[in-house]
Amino acid sequence: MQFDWSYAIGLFADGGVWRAAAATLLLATVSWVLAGILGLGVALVKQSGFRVSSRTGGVYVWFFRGVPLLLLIIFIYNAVPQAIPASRGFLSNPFNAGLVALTLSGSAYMAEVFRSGLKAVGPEQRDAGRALGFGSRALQRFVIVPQAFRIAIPGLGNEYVSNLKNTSLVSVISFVELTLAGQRIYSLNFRILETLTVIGIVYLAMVTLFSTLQNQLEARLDVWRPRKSRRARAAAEAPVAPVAPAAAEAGRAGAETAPATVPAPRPAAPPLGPVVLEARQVSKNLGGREILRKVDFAVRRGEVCVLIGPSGSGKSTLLRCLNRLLTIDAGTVLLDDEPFGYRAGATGPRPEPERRVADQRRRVGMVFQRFELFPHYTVLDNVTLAPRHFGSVSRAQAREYGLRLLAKVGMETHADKYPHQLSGGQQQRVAIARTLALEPEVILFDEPTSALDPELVNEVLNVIAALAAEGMTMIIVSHEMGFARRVAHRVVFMDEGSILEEGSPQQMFTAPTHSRTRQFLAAISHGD
Ligand SMILES: Nc1ncnc2c1ncn2[C@@H]1O[C@H](COP(=O)(O)OP(=O)(O)OP(=O)(O)O)[C@@H](O)[C@H]1O
Repeated sequence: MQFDWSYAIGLFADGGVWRAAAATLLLATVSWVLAGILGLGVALVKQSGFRVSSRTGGVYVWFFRGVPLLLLIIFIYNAVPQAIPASRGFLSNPFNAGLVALTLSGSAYMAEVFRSGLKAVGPEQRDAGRALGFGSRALQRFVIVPQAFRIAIPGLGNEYVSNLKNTSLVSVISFVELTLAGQRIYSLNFRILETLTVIGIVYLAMVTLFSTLQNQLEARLDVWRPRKSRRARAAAEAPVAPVAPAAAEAGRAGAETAPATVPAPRPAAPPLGPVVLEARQVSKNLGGREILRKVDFAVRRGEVCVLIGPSGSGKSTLLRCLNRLLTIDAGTVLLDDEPFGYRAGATGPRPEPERRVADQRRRVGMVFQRFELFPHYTVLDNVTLAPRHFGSVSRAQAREYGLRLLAKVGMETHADKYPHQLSGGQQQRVAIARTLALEPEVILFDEPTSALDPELVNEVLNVIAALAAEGMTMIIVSHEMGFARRVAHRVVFMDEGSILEEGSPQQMFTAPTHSRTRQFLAAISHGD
């Protein structure tokens, strides 16, 4: 049997083939987009943490993945209109019935693709977003979903290609898509080989077109891809408004040459204001253990308080309870004398809804050990994300504001880079600028230098010391005793979930009263 080339080439000019190809493309694309939106919703519902929602999402995925697509198409076209007469007008059209079936079936698969993306975004990123005062919707929109989407793109692309091919099943209800169009042509002339070859080539052309678009999207969203940054150069050349000199100098010193010692900016007799943030009798259990035991702790406006203590003593847990990233089991947390994230209940403190807590949390900034910048945003966007979301500032105003804050930490020339293009010390300085953008009343630092190489530590400590000199209220968990000695107004020693001793750096480092403090300080200095 000879392949009839002239017939095959002529078939490419057949309007019926292209009409069927257009119908196939339309059905595949619209159902894929709808399935993507629905799938994302189902994935978020499944991830929500609420048992009823997660179960409902789970049942949805189980059902629509389990039912064969062919069966679903026939059911929706033939059975549903009988059961629900109101749907007859819509579902009697094979395109509509196919669209519904492909959307439902595809959404179950896409939900799982999205869910793998959502799971890949670590809890630390969620905490960083929550610490900026984002409620759950903003957190999903700005932090989680954009990252999950990037991870999910290859899987979503696969789904599109499957969907395109699955449209052939809709021919069972007489929808004239590409495969059925081919069948109708060769049933008249028996040129099966040539017809199917042409139909196959058209399918491949559609898949190639889609793959090209997918690759372009992936490249566009890939922040790790090396690229020339025109905006970076523009940012470097843009004039930056003057900033508080001490912090700017400290940042710059850190940026260019990390000095061997940290400046001593603390005034001799600090004018401390009223209590800003306070924990009263706070207890917290984790993993069945009591991590915090009736802790009483308060920081005054303008005060720099350094928390020290052995590993596992509960310092980070206390910080996280103070800004309600962790809920407490007993006691109270007060912000400006107001309950922070709780109201009194008969059986103990009752957590406020996340939306209300988010508003309060913006007044308490937090800097994390591992920086937790958002990898899909530039340095400047990391800093301006919260002010742009919460304030009514224009893009230009936010940029100006962000550049000023970056100048404060010596990072304005890196404004248009992505976090992965910076050293650890630089990332931490950006994280500090991001926190400052909230104009918080107090900043919590959770071991801000312990993830850094030793030569990068001072550039971060310089920035924190400069903020201390400006009167910023700070609680700092740190193992940097030299820094604590120079910058802290008060040093607090924690052990086994309790505060054992606190006092001025002079008293704590030269004449600690508690034997456990002496032991700890001796062990630390031996370590040095
Ligand atoms: N989610 C959790 N589940 C169970 N235990 C936890 C959890 N988070 C922390 N812990 C435990 O709580 C204790 C206190 O941890 P925390 O991180 O507050 O200590 P830390 O004083 O900050 O220590 P380090 O200086 O090493 O960071 C540790 O024993 C830790 O293993």
